[in-house]
Amino acid sequence: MSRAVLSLGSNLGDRLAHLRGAARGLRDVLLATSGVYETPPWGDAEQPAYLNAVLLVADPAAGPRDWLDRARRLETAAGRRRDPDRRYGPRTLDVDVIAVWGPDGAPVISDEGELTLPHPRAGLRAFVLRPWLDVEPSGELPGQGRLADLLDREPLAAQTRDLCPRPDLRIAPDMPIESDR
Ligand SMILES: Nc1ncnc2c1ncn2[C@@H]1O[C@H](COP(=O)(O)OP(=O)(O)OP(=O)(O)O)[C@@H](O)[C@H]1O
Ligand SMILES: Nc1nc2c(c(=O)[nH]1)N=C(CO)CN2
Repeated sequence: MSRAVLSLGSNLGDRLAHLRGAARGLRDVLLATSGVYETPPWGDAEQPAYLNAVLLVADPAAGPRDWLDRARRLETAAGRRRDPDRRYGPRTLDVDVIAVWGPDGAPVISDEGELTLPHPRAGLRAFVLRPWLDVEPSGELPGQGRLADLLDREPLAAQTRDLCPRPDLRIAPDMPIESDR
């Protein structure tokens, strides 16, 4: 059994359709979806605003690498093209593997370049941690602490102040968002 937190981001084309396409591609393993957040670009200011969301997924048969393979296939299906000159540049769909837990419930830790776990920049990104808090209010970023505590501290607190889910946008209209319950 492996459980994972995946982060979705899109700032090109039909942004909501790209996020929904990813959730649809994961519907067999989907446990929960966050709200949809519109967020200012991080790391490269000269690009349009993103829509971001987080998915909680689980699959008894999946190892960590399977989540990365699924993420890449979803990006390709959304027409993702990589610009080697713009590391944090615009994209139709980004699917990052933020954290993975093994069958014993322990977080997977890996410093391999191909799949670093937890994702090395997750702790710097309110656009990841804030939607994650929707689906796991007492969640923890392995090695760094509780999501709520990380978001309360600067510099994330400043990024988080203006973040709230867009009430008019939902990834899966038929799925409840945890924070609605
Ligand atoms: N946890 C991870 N999730 C997704 N990709 C990862 C992870 N760890 C390492 N990678 C590797 O990072 C490479 C670049 O991924 P990608 O193009 O999605 O980066 P990016 O989205 O531009 O930047 P960032 O990873 O900071 O969001 C991929 O080829 C992938 O193998
Ligand atoms: N707000 C926001 N900014 C980003 C995002 C993202 O998903 N949301 N993804 C990036 C690629 O790593 C770079 N910058």
